[in-house]
Amino acid sequence: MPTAQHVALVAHDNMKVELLRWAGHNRGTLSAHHLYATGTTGTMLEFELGLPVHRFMSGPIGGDQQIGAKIAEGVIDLLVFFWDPLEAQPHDPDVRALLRLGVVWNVPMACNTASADLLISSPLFGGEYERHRPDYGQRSAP
Ligand SMILES: O=C(CO)COP(=O)(O)O
Repeated sequence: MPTAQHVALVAHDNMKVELLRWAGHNRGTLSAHHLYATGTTGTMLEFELGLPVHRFMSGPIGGDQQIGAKIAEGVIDLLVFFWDPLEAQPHDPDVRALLRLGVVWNVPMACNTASADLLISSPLFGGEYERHRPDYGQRSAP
């Protein structure tokens, strides 16, 4: 039985249908995990999946930053972030900051359905895999 993971789900408006479809397909797997999302994405996911979702603020007013903070605290195990490659976002600095923190903390990230499919179906997801937390040495001194 895989250990329950903390999964953050985020999608820009033009990508929400794609995320909802993906999440619906993977509802059985997702139901075994703790779900987090930015405001609007989370509301739609709760409705679509009928599963509890810990909702943060809407992305443009701070939700991306709140998820980034959870990544920095070591809470998030997987980030599924369907960002919009065809439309600029008013909060682009926040989007970049979230993606950046995902890399900084070596969090598995999926930004499209193919990657999300592979990550969520991996036997390593919630299994024996011990995710390496980067040690930035002096650069990570508080
Ligand atoms: O803007 C977002 C991610 O950058 C998502 O925010 P919402 O889920 O509130 O639409």
